[in-house]
Parts: sequence; structure tokens; C-alpha cells
Amino acid sequence: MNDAIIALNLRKKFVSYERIGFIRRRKIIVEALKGVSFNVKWGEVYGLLGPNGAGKTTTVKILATLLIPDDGYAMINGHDVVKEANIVRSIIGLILYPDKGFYSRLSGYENLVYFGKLYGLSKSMVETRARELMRLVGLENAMNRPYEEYSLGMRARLAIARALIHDPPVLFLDEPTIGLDPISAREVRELVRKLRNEGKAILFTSHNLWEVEEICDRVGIINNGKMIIEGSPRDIKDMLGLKYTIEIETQINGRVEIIREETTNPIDTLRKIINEAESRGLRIGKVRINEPSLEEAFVRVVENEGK
Ligand SMILES: Nc1ncnc2c1ncn2[C@@H]1O[C@H](COP(=O)(O)OP(=O)(O)OP(=O)(O)O)[C@@H](O)[C@H]1O
Repeated sequence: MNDAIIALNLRKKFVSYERIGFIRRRKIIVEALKGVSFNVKWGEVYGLLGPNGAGKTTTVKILATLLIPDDGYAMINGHDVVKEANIVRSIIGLILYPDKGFYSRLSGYENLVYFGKLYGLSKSMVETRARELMRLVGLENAMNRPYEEYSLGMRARLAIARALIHDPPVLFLDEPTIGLDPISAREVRELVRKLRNEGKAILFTSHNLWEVEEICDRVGIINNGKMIIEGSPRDIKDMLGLKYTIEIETQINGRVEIIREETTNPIDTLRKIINEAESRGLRIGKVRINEPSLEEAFVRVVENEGK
């Protein structure tokens, strides 16, 4: 079976202007993507990470047919994002932050019905689907209120519902939990997991690395338009040689002693410490293993790149 998303050597430059002096402007070329490649499998949540300006949104926009790459190519379920843009649009759902494009005077429900019709769904089908989705994202009680009255969190939920209106197998979620309270953000993560378990392929971006670590099966860290490292959060930490901290509480004659060691190989180190402690007649108490975080990996990768 095809991979759901394939991006191969994507390049994109923007022409921009910078001010020099009060009136004069100078043309500059911004190289947003310098050859980004990755793939996302069906039933996988892939986290695209990077500092501000790294090229994440540009990548998502190319994959979602909103921008044309200068070079390289991308496929969604085997369809070329440039040559078969219409097919690609019908099989993807997109949330772009900051999400715009809703009609402020229409209710959340009416907005969903409107967008569903754009996908060619029949009136009865789209009305049923819109009602289901309002329930799924927890907006059933605000269904008939105008969008302009929605809070930030309600707007984020409606954006998710809109991305799902045509039940697409591939989803691009650019910062879907931004502005959500912790409980709503957790609900969104649960929803993402549920969609993944249905077999959908999900490309997810977030600056909340704790969240990324919780829900992404694999992540790719890009910086300055280049893919720097890719793998599961665990693999990335191993590749970077990040250290686990092991703390073992021991007791001898009622005296408590904490043994602390940093290691890249927690299991072997734990065994070694326990063997040594036991041979010294120490009683083992609490054992704590602190895993390095994805945030540490991210900082390491981005700072090394800057050197
Ligand atoms: N339309 C545009 N015109 C000129 N430059 C652009 C345009 N869109 C993006 N860029 C530039 O391309 C680079 C990558 O931007 P992009 O929005 O893809 O970054 P990002 O990783 O999504 O950042 P953030 O985390 O801040 O959203 C930046 O230098 C940005 O200024």
C-alpha cells in the first residue's frame, strides 16, 4: 500500500522586501524550504517540528495544494499535489493556524453545512454529518450561535469539525490545540488518537513538545528549511545520546542514601547499580528513572544547527 503522504526534496523560495531607510526597500529571497523529505504512513500521527520560521507551514501548504513547490514533489495517497490538486483536495482535511475563512454571521452549524456543500455532499448527508461533528467536538450546545460569538477554543473545535466534514483519510493539523484550555486540548488529542486508530494519516504541528511526545508516533525536526532528524521520539533521543537520570533510594542501618547516575543505557545501568548496592548489603527503596524529554532533543538539535 502507498504511504499516505510522501514529500520528496521539497524546495520553496519566496520573494520578499526589506526596508532600508524610511522609504527604500530592497528585494530579498527567503529560502523557506531547502529540500525537505519525509513520509507519513496510514494510521500514523507524524509531528512536524521546528522553531518559528523553520518552514513547517510552508510544507503543510504545499502538501495541501495551497502553494506550488519550486522543486521536488509530494504525493497524497499516490496523487501528485500539483498535477492532481483537485483529487488531493478531496482527500485531505486541513486546519491552518490562525484559522480564518469562517462566516462570522453564520452559526457554527451553518458554517459546517456550507463547507460540506462545497465538497459536493448532498443536503441531507451534510446536515447529518454537521450535527454529528458538532457533537464530536463538543459544540452541540453552541450549534446555532453565530461564529463571531465563539471563543478561541470554540473556534479551534469548529476548525477541526470543518476539516473532518468530508471524512478525509488524510489530515493536516497545524497547531490544532493552540488557545485551548487543558481539558479541551486533551479532548482534541483523544480525538486525534481516535482518528489515527481509524487508519487516518495525520500530520501534526505544535510548539507544545510535551503534547507532540504524547501523541506522535514519529516526528521530524526541521530548521532553516531542512529536515535535521527524524524518528520516533524515543529513537530521536537515542540518536542524540540524551541521558536518562536514574535515582535509587537505598538504606543501610536506617540510613537513607540516594544513588544518582546519568546514562544513555538505563536498563544496564539500573542493573549495575542494584547489583553493586546489594553486594554492599544496601536495601533498595524507591527507584526513579527520568527520561530525557523531546524538548531537550529539540533544543539540542536546533542549537547545534545554529553553531
Ligand atoms: N508569503 C511569504 N512571503 C515571504 N516569505 C514567506 C512567506 N511565507 C513564509 N515566508 C517565510 O518562509 C520562512 C518559513 O515560514 P513558515 O511559515 O513556513 O515557518 P513555520 O515553521 O511555520 O513558522 P512558525 O512556527 O512561526 O509558524 C520564514 O522565513 C517566513 O518568513
